Amino acid sequence: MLSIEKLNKSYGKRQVLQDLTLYVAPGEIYGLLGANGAGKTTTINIICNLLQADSGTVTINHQQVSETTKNFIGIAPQENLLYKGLSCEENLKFFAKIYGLDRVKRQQRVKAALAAVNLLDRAKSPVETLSGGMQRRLNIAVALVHQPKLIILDEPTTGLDIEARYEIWELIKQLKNQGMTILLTTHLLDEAERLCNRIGILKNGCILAEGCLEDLRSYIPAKEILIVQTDEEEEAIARAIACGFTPRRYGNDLAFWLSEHLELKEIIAQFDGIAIDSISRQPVRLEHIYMELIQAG
Ligand SMILES: Nc1ncnc2c1ncn2[C@@H]1O[C@H](COP(=O)(O)OP(=O)(O)OP(=O)(O)O)[C@@H](O)[C@H]1O
Repeated sequence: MLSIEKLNKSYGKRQVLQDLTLYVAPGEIYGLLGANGAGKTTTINIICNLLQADSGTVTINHQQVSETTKNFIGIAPQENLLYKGLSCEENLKFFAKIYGLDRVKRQQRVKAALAAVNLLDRAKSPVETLSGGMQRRLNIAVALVHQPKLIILDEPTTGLDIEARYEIWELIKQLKNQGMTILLTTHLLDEAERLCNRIGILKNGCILAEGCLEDLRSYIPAKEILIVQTDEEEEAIARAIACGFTPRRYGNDLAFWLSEHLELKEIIAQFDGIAIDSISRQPVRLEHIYMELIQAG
């Protein structure tokens, strides 16, 4: 559906995309992850034909990016694109008109887009009276109103409370189930883990690693992660290294990679004589893989 090959872009002397290559297959949710400044927005702007690349190709539905391919894409940007004084329906009608839909189509599509984001009952409500989560859903409806083939969701749940976040996650899953192709950017790794079929990790404008979660797990030679709380960290680390555990820090957490599954009593025995407050085990998660790649890459 979306194919990006060897994309390069510089702002002045600063190269922000370097031979960026990625493919998004029809019907999948592709998560584009990367730290602030990694080049996500620049990539999105090039896909949407708002910015010219220096070199490389972008095709959507087998067509080179152009004014025409804009109609294939629906974008829900980080900042909601809504007129606060207008109602939900009026906002959608406005955007439907920009996309050139005739009056009958506009009416049908506005209703369908409101239904898709579960806001039909708020059709006449001014945007300023909606909760943050509802506004974000309406922002996604704007992306859907012209029935695009690909939607781009740029940090769709940033700043929302957990309940509103669950609602957006549910909505994204429904869109995928209806066959929509989705490019999603997020800084929330659990969001990417829950929603994305494949994930690309971007650093300094190129993809460091790409694949489904299972593929990405191969970047860490650990079967599981141990989180250890102790006041005697140095001793714990020395003991862990001696028995083949690899130490890591995730924020304040002291962690160890276990390369094979061990019984809890075997793990506890390794720290015998050290005052341990707690030991917990976690599967290898996207957070661990991401940190490894970003720090090493
Ligand atoms: N118009 C511009 N002129 C000069 N530099 C720019 C311009 N737009 C972006 N940059 C720089 O390009 C780099 C990539 O920016 P971009 O906005 O694509 O990153 P991002 O991954 O979207 O970041 P974020 O997660 O913060 O949205 C950054 O260093 C940014 O400062």
